[in-house]
This record gives sequence, C-alpha cells and structure tokens, in this order.
Amino acid sequence: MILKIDNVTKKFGGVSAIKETSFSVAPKEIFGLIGPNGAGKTTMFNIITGNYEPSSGEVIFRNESLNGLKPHLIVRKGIARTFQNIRLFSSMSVLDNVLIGFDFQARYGFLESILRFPRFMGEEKRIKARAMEILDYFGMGEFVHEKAVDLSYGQQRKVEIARALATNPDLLLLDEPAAGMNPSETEELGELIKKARVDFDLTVLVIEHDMKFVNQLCDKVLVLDYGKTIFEGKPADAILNPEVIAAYLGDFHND
Ligand SMILES: Nc1ncnc2c1ncn2[C@@H]1O[C@H](COP(=O)(O)OP(=O)(O)OP(=O)(O)O)[C@@H](O)[C@H]1O
Repeated sequence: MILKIDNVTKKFGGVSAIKETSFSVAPKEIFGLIGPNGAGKTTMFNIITGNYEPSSGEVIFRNESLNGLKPHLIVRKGIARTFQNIRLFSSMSVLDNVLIGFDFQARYGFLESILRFPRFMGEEKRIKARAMEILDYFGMGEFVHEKAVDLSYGQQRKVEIARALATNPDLLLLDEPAAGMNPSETEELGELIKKARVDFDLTVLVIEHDMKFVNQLCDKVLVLDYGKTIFEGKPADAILNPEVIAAYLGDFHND
C-alpha cells in the first residue's frame, strides 16, 4: 500500500469532521473519496497534506508516518494536490504558475543560487522545458503565455493539475477536478487522468461528486457520510448500496 489512513479522527471544537476512518490506497490505483456535502472529504485531504493535524490516528505514506510534518515537507515526500476552489495566480502566466510547482527555493536558496549561478541557469532551463512538456501533455501548450485569469474554467483546472505534477509526485490528490466542466470536458479529463496515471507513474486520490465521472475514472471508492465510512468497494456497487443511496437521498448530482 502506498497510503494508509489508520483510524483517523479530526475534531473541530465539539464536531468530528472525520470519525475513526481507515482505508488504504494501492500503488497506481485511482481511488475516489465520495460522499454528500460536509461528509469530511476535504478535511481528509487537508490531513493527508499536513494542512491539518489529525486529532488521533495516523497517516502512513510508503510505510512512513506523516504525522507532524509541515505541508511543504509532505510535498517533498511525493504528495501533491489541487484545490476545490482553483488557486492559480490569476495575473501570472500559465507557464509561471506551473514553474511555481517546481519549488525553486527547495533546491536552491538565494545565496546558493548566486554561488552556483551556471548550474542554476542549467537547472532553470531544464525546469522550463519540463514545465512546457507537462503543459503540452495537458493540451495547454499554446496557452503558456496567457494569463491564468484569461483561461476557461476547465483550462484552469488542467493548469492546476500540471502545477501539481511539476512537483513530481507519486500520489496526486484531486479535489473535484471536474467541477464546472461540461460533460464532454469531464469525460476528456477522466481519460487524461487515466493516461497520466501511466505516463507519470501516479497513484490518484480524487474527491468528486459526479458519479458518472467517478464510475469512468475510479478503481475503488470510499463513501463518507458525516465523517464515517459507509461503503468501500467498486464505484458500480456504491451506487446500488442502500446506505449510500440514503446518504445522498437518491440524488447523485446534488451539487
Ligand atoms: N477549519 C474548520 N473549522 C471548523 N469546522 C470545519 C473546518 N473544516 C471543515 N469543518 C467542518 O467539517 C465538516 C466536514 O467538512 P469538509 O469540508 O471536509 O466536507 P466535504 O465532504 O469536503 O464537503 P464538500 O463536498 O461540501 O466540500 C463540515 O461540517 C465542516 O463544517
């Protein structure tokens, strides 16, 4: 298993957003985290990425506990994410937004970058080429010099994924990647994520509300409701499960 969530609880004041939840994600799996609004999905992402500390329980990534690690260190361990609300720098170019993902500072501090100027320049060139390559992969090659704000919603989501991939992750967390996309864009994105899993050697954990998309994309799903697991298994079986149906009140497109 590449990721193991071991009996994790997260409390905010008196409210438990996550209650004693456990699950494991296998290498190269596309694993869906689903459930109605407020079920605790984004909280789970925030725990995995170190934005929140679990109240109890443990997150284990490649046999190593992530508890207590700051988010930037977790990125360096090989976990990257996108956000439910797109977080691009709107007035910066598409290319610069992706370059941020490469985390220059992590490799070269300011002084180091002056002392090793030639090497730094070589590295910068290499990083730029890789950023262009990733953007091309997502069909964004012709937009690299556009400002992020001038792109469509669907294009911005692809740039966010490209930026996450720039950190060279083993595990990619996608928070509602298809939100705001039309059905054909959604289907295209699903195929692209499946292809990227192979080409970028990725394990993917995805939060999504669109069950058609989940069905197309995910090998396995975990359904949360009020912070508790109510189903784990194949997406096609989830939509037939009475407890899952009750949690959604029979409406899988309630968002
Ligand atoms: N920082 C916080 N402080 C207090 N309560 C929070 C915080 N973050 C989340 N919660 C609460 O935890 C619960 C789970 O929220 P969370 O955002 O994880 O749900 P979700 O499944 O991602 O929902 P959605 O589909 O609407 O994004 C909610 O009741 C929410 O109000």
